[in-house]
Amino acid sequence: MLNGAATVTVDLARALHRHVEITWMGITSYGAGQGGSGAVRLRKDIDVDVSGRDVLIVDGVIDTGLTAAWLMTNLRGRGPASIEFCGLFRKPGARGIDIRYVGFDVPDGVVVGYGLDYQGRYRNLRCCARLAPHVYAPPSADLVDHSAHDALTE
Ligand SMILES: O=P(O)(O)OC[C@H]1O[C@H](OP(=O)(O)OP(=O)(O)O)[C@H](O)[C@@H]1O
Ligand code: HPA
Repeated sequence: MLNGAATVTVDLARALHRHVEITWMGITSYGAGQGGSGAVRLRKDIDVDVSGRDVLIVDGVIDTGLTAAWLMTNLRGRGPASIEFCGLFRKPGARGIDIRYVGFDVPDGVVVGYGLDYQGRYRNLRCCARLAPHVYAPPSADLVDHSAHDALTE
């Protein structure tokens, strides 16, 4: 999976002591959990025929589970010998979905680094981190304590 899974896919492949073939799929999900439409768009298809093959789909984070469910249905329809899903991180909204391999269950929020981005940034961090909530959910103007800010600017 592109792009968030690139780093974990390569590291996982290097840790497997068997022949593997890597191919990439580009998906954009408009997860219903983030106020989106719940639609998935295929941006780039794989260039391998997976019929009769053992397929492991790797993704960096499973958030609403929309992408994982769509991919499993789509690729299962191509007649693989077996198909499983591996997610480095899984958020609470996707716990009900049957995923074979989950690295870490994480709370809601935004995880960045090790391939995962926030608005295109942080993918190149060597570690993973939780983004501070004020970066993606700025407090409403009503709740801002201006006294501290005023103190700093005086
Ligand atoms: O479980 P879901 O709600 O469907 O969300 C998970 C998907 O969202 C992210 O991809 P994104 O669309 O941000 O693209 P990216 O891989 O290029 O970062 C992530 O890498 C998953 O593929
Ligand atoms: N980090 C990066 N991309 C994502 C996330 C996340 O926590 N959730 C859905 N896409």
